Amino acid sequence: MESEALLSVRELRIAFDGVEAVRGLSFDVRPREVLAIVGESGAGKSLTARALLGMLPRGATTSGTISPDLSAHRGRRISLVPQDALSALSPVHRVGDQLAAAARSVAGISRTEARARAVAALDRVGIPDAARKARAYPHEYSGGMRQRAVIAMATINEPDLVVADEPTTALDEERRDRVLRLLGEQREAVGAALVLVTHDMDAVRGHADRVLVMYAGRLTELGPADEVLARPRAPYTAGLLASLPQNATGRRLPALRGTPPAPGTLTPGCAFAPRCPLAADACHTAEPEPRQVSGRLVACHRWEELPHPATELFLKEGQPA
Ligand SMILES: Nc1ncnc2c1ncn2[C@@H]1O[C@H](COP(=O)(O)OP(=O)(O)OP(=O)(O)O)[C@@H](O)[C@H]1O
Repeated sequence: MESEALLSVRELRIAFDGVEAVRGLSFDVRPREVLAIVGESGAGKSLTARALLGMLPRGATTSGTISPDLSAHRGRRISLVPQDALSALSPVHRVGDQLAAAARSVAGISRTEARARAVAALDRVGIPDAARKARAYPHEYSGGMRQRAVIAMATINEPDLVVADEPTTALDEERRDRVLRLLGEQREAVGAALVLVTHDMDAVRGHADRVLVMYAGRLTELGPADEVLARPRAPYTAGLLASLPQNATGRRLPALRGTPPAPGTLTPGCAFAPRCPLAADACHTAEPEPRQVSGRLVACHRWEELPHPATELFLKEGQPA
């Protein structure tokens, strides 16, 4: 795997009551890259992201390694942009004070200096009249401005890594792209890497350097985003891409039939096999390990059989709209 990593995750396992939701996941985050983690609901994306932050839910047991452990420096070297911008801000404190507190918590700086940094951070994310808006409360901000303030807070201490957990869920396409652009710009401005958790393949397009596709707690495919999107090598990735609206051919979408297995209900073999149009006998007996395939990692016994484009494979069983 990659040598110059900002952070390396090896054989990460996360379980609740002995049932594994993340099942032996290994990947690197490179300095300054945008790594998107995609997959359907329940794939283990959020748990993986939260493990990086040391913010797993109570009851989770883990094994494997994450090194270095940036979670020991949360707020300084690693920070979170959560799904819900409102919940990230305290309703009873002025936005500028919250940002200043975040700055002061890691740097030995005066209140005045922290306040100046807060205003600068709000200005940097494009909040107009930042000095005045810093004195306002979150409820006086629009939804879009709150989102900007949260991104300002996550980047104020110039962390090495920003983790954004579904930051654009429930946003329309235009707002989603605006938020992703802003996140990308801010990451660039402070020199951080970004781990972007999303179930939305469209969010990966144009916004990520590499993409990690997860299914049932495992790596399915990991590689350069433009290459993976242009030519997926794992049937699951192809299925996710076939589900995109621009691939609609008048037939009903989504293209992937069925739902992912819940943790603890896995049958032997590849977890995707029951939904996979390419599944063969081997797929029902042994779980595929990630292997190097043309500059990326692919965990599929049948990757060589995947046609290109693979869209038809998933759409052919689709019903007329
Ligand atoms: N607090 C918890 N207690 C028990 N099981 C949990 C808990 N959190 C997550 N899980 C299990 O882990 C699985 C993966 O959760 P995770 O939140 O990482 O999924 P995800 O890929 O981020 O999906 P989503 O997009 O729905 O958030 C869940 O489907 C659930 O079975």
